[in-house]
Amino acid sequence: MKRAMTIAGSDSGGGAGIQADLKTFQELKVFGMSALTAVTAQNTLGVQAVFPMEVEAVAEQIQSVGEDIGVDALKTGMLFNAEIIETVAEKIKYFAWEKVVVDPVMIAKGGASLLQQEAVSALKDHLLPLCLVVTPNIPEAEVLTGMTILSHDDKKEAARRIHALGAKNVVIKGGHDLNTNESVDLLFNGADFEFFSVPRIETKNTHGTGCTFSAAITAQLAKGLTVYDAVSVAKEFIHAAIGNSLNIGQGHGPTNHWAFNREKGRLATWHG
Ligand SMILES: Nc1ncnc2c1ncn2[C@@H]1O[C@H](COP(=O)(O)OP(=O)(O)O)[C@@H](O)[C@H]1O
Ligand SMILES: Cc1ncc(COP(=O)(O)OP(=O)(O)O)c(N)n1
Repeated sequence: MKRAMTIAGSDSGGGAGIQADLKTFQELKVFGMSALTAVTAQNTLGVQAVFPMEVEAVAEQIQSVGEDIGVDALKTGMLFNAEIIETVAEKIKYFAWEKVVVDPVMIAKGGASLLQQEAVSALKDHLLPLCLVVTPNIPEAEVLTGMTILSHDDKKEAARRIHALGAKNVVIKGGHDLNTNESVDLLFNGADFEFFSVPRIETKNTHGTGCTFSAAITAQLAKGLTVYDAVSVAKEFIHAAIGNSLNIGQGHGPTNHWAFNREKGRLATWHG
């Protein structure tokens, strides 16, 4: 049994954050663990309140998991402030964890800030150099690089710049690119560019897409897949989850974490 940890915020509505991550880990048949960075009061309409954890609480959760159970791969999501980012980076170094996926969560769909503005430099300086994969959406890639992204060439240039910050692999997600019928994600490993392109699904129920996608990459890395293969499976997983999204709540409903296995008729194997 492979073990995956999410270091992220709680979404009371269950569509994003650690809830989405743990559902994804379970569906992809890895043992899921969590270190909570913040509690959000949140639903499909938006984020009503944010309560960050004390840094000691974040550090202790990671320590407890690391020194007993162990971690085959981990992801970070909402980290909220510079102190939490620095604490997480220290723990990753302490345990010498290498399969680290950073989802640089900044702003929720409804516009709420999930990362303080002054924490962006901590993310760039302390966390990106430690990660195997970073998964910014287009607005996050623009913040990380200071450039505007309109075209595929812009995505490539942004990926180069983020790679230069120390991230070994960069996935720029295309969910926010509304000018095309395709949803195109770009993977850059420092040498080659790969585009993952699927038809865009027309739905308002896309709450938690980024969390689910990065959790799926993490689960596949925990099982020993290459970065390219992990991203390929994650793209299939999120496509099925959006294509069968759940029309619950009055706003942006969640994606459907069961859909990938149901569509594939997959048998439950530890490695599948
Ligand atoms: N409407 C859509 N149709 C198909 N794929 C989508 C759609 N929206 C997002 N995705 C995919 O979901 C994943 C998360 O992307 P994105 O929504 O950009 O992230 P975030 O939730 O961090 O803003 C990416 O693989 C992206 O291509
Ligand atoms: C607690 C928490 N973490 C992360 C997010 C952002 O999730 P994301 O997958 O980017 O989805 P949207 O917010 O864009 O729907 C969140 N909302 N809450």
